[in-house]
Amino acid sequence: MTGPAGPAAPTTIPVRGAHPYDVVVGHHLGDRLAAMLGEGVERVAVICPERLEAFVDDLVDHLEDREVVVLAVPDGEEGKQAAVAEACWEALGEAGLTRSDAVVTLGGGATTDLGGFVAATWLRGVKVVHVPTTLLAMVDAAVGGKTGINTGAGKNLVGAFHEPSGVLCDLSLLETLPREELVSGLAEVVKCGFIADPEILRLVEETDPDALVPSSPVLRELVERAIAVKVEVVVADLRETGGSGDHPGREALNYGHTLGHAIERYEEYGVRHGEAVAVGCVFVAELAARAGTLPASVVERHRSVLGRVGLPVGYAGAPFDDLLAHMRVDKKARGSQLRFVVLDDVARPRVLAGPSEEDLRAAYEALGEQS
Ligand SMILES: NC(=O)c1ccc[n+]([C@@H]2O[C@H](COP(=O)([O-])OP(=O)(O)OC[C@H]3O[C@@H](n4cnc5c(N)ncnc54)[C@H](O)[C@@H]3O)[C@@H](O)[C@H]2O)c1
Ligand SMILES: O=C(O)C(=O)C[C@@H](O)[C@H](O)[C@H](O)COP(=O)(O)O
Ligand SMILES: [Zn+2]
Repeated sequence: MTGPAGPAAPTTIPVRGAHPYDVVVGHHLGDRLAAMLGEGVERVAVICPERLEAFVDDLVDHLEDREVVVLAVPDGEEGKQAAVAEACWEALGEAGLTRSDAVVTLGGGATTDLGGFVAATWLRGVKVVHVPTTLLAMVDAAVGGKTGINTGAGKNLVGAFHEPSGVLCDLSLLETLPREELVSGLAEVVKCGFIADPEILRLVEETDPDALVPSSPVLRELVERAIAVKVEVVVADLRETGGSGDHPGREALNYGHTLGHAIERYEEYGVRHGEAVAVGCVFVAELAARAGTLPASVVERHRSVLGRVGLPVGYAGAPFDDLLAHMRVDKKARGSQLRFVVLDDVARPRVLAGPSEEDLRAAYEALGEQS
């Protein structure tokens, strides 16, 4: 007789770019950390928010005889600040972290962004391995080498492309993640469904959202599919210099982010990234219906899929002019021209450059009608 099946064996998703690395998805993956760090690493700096320090001991056990220094950083967006990066640089100096040593980040996307940026800049770049602890960081932030911090003017305005040497997506770490944080991560998963993989949308539409828990095989399939979408895009266009033909290249991953980041900034980061991105996706769907060719049924599908998992699909919390000012610092903008990633259909992203202010306002007003 066989007992209930345990979690499936880990899945390795190779990222075959100029600096190849693996993203491993599974349960209880700590024993893979040492191999991911590779030979010659004597010192490891673990960058982690204070509130997640309970996870650190377990991780450190897997670092064997390496010298470990733990850098406790502020949680969430509080950590994505120049002053925090500077404090990390000072701590790395005190620890004597050399070019043959490594940084490990342990936390959500804010921590992998900050820690990745510190690793990118310390000694002009040292090895980093990400151990994401939120769904959002597993499917998105820890993969693909975008790192960064915020400035007074807006989100992620300072940063570097610095690919990790590996990413460990240990789904067991999600057991303690608050439900609303898991839901926030689903926004980036659904985004990947709209820009590239309709099977993601089908899975979300056919699964009871309450069944999307860390041990669920469907959640794991969603995680692996979203990572696969991201990996395919970043391997083709790591530095976001452009795609081929009509495809926007890496900018496609920015679907929903132009308004999303503006809302985060306006709300002084009191709204979760995934929640803002969900609203931003509905906004660009409305925009594409007005300024492009997106059928109304696909706009409605945005509301139904995102709403089904508990994400916001409406927003009227800011004057449009304030959001417009914040959107002007979006990295896709060129001079005074705003550029948005829109869809012509599911899995058919393209860039819409310079939509009229009338269309932008109408799309924003449509968000208020539904909230
Ligand atoms: N670099 C990229 O490609 C990329 C992609 C997507 C998002 N991001 C960035 O990621 C950030 C959002 O990431 P996030 O949603 O993970 O937010 P986050 O890092 O702020 O984490 C959310 C909250 O969850 C808590 N938490 C994390 N893991 C936990 C666990 N296992 N158990 C209990 N609590 C836990 C954190 O302490 C925090 O309070 C944003 O700054 C966004 O800009 C970057
Ligand atoms: O990896 C990318 O490229 C993305 O755009 C993924 C986004 O989900 C992510 O939020 C990213 O940090 C946004 O990048 P930014 O260049 O707009 O700051
Ligand atoms: Zn994002």
